[in-house]
Amino acid sequence: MASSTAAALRVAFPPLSAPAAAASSFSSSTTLRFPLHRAPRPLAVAAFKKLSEASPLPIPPEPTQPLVEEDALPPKPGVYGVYDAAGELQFVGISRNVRASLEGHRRKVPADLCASVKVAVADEETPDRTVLTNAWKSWMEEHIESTGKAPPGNVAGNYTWVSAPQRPPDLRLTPGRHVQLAVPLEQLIDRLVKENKVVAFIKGSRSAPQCGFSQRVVGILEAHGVDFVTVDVLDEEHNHGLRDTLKTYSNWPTFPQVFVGGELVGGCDIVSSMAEKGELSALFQK
Ligand SMILES: N[C@@H](CCC(=O)N[C@@H](CS)C(=O)NCC(=O)O)C(=O)O
Ligand code: FES
Repeated sequence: MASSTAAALRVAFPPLSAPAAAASSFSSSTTLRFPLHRAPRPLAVAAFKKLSEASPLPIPPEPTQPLVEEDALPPKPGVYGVYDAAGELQFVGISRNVRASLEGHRRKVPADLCASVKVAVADEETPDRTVLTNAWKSWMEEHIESTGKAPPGNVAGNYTWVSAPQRPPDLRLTPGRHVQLAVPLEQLIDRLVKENKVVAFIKGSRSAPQCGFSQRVVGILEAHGVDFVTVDVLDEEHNHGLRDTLKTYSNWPTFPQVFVGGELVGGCDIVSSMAEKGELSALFQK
């Protein structure tokens, strides 16, 4: 920890679970940056105890054994950190009902990863999502500052504690090559990019891109939590001729191609550079 450079860790934002769906959804991931030579910037989390101030509560190993009483682990909104049997922090989560979320985790996660929990509940009955997210960031930063690493369950791509994202299927321009098109392909492209706010034309499918450039763009859009659809230009059965026609339509010779509000934004280089400059959020909020 002697370095004075800022360190960055890629972590996944935890789902803000509703009681019945504890740990069942997934949101975006973020990079937590923290200077190693000084304490993290204080966030607006005055209502929450710090991680180091909260006392660990034991979690009985059998899911059928009751959790500690509700006074200690209330069915309320808050932030929680789960420790394994060796006392290592494994996961920090936020929830509208921390008790229900804990019940969900102990049914899904091996008991030795779920040995004790620290909890801090909100003063308000229905805190804003930002209040809970800030509490989560504060606990994460406190832990990273003292150990130099994120809890393993919060590292992006680890689906022990949260479910993997459900990716929407790729859009298809036609039902198949056997169907005679009533309108030109350009018109189908035009309709598709105008009816869907953000469209990425990629090589391969969203869940399995066939090229590093397409994979990178999908990754960036997902990491920014963008609601977007994909179209596979290599799918000759459902998008026959798209690879050539789109180049003429957009006057852009390569893939991926990202459209926002019917306009071409660019390919991998442009999207990557906008992401690095922090320009993507404004673009997608338009
Ligand atoms: N610099 C480009 C990289 C993408 C690229 O070079 N794509 C090539 C190889 S995947 C391509 O689409 N070539 C035309 C084709 O395959 O039809 C960008 O920023 O998107
Ligand atoms: S398919 Fe080879 S670089 Fe994209």
